[in-house]
Amino acid sequence: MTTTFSTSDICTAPPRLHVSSRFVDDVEPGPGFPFESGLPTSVEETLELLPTSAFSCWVRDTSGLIGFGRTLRIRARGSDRFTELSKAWKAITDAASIEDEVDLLGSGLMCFATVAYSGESEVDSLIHVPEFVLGRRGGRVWMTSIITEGATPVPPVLKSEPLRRVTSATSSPGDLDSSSWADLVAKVSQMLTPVGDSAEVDPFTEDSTLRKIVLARDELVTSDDDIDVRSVLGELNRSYPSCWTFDVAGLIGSTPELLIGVENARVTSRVLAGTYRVENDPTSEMPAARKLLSAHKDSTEHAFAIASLQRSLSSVADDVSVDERPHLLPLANVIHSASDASAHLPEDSCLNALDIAAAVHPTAAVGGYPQASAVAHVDELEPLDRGRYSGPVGWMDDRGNGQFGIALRCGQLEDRNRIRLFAGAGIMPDSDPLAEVAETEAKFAPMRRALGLE
Ligand SMILES: C=C(O[C@@H]1C=C(C(=O)O)C=C[C@H]1O)C(=O)O
Repeated sequence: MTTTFSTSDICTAPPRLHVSSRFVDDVEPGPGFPFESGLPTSVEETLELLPTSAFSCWVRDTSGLIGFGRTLRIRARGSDRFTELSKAWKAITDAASIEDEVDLLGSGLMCFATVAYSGESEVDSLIHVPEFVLGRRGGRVWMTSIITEGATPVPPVLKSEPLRRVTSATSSPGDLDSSSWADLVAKVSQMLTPVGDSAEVDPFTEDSTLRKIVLARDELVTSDDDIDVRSVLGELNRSYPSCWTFDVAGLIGSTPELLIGVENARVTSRVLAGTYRVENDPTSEMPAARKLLSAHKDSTEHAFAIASLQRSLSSVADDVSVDERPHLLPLANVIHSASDASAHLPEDSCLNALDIAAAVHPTAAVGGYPQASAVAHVDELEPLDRGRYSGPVGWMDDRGNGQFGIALRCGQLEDRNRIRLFAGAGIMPDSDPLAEVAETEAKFAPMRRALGLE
């Protein structure tokens, strides 16, 4: 049974969770061995072991965390959604008893979380605590069980069921069709003030002149049969191994952008802004991408994204450093301009990964620049509720560690056979509306392909 709590329910009477993590890759098949037909050796084999719904996932290449069953769910809305969820999680972790023989990133008590982009959203932000977690990192495989005090643990025996590819999907426009969205892009680009060719972007300036706004659009995909989410995740993981493939509360996708990673007080982040659309093959198109992304529009857009992260990360962490020059990140559908950043949490910091995500969200990659003025305009100008698209999605543990991606290249399951896809683009004063439409089409492609549409 799934129980969804408000954050105040949790803070008033935190449930006592019993947590146990143990390796399962050195256990002989027999009583207590969780797999009916041997240890899974790939992400696809692991996905085949899952029930067709009610699971969560955060996987990159061959490492990651897959949760199934539900011990509890916590929801929050509004501008305090981050603080409330974080407080509730701290109450849970304080009350928990944990046995962790694994001691790897993601073992022990953990939760998945997905947070709405805007405080105005009518969509819940959620923490999801699974009953079981299968983890794989550094070639080791473990299982965690998380149960409420008094509940009887029922060790699972997982049976393999082949993934069912989606074959009958069709798509239709969401809140705005592509030509109305192009009109909106044209209107927004007129509202923006360009920076000069040689102007430096100062992260700490108080200048509130509006420079960049990110606009999103949606698309509805419906299938005759239920969507086998496991198959969608398998396709995404295979085609985008360098991205973080996720499913949290039906928000499914594969993001190239790590908002924040925290591991033992070290903070990392990957900032993307500037997009080249791949026509055929990313490798042979790298020179063309380099040329486009080093031109004024995209390089300024990238500078805004870095400045916004530097400013917000400096408010919670020390020694913030960012790559001196962006590098190209080639993916099957697009090539991005990317910069990696790192920082350290001060020794007396009691902030967890969700708190750090809250401090940096929304970056200029999904809101605009400067942050405050851009965000107010996004809420006002976009006809759609972004829900959890472009918000932080990921996981965290009881020690403050965790990883939150920006929920991009994704869709929200609205029913067993219906999913709403989202894609956005950074609008600059010199944006060409049709080129921005084409960019969003390229950003829809990973989900469309995984749903059998392209
Ligand atoms: C908003 C999205 O992507 C963001 C916008 C980018 C851009 O405008 O160049 C690039 C990567 C992301 O930071 C999206 O994928 O929906």
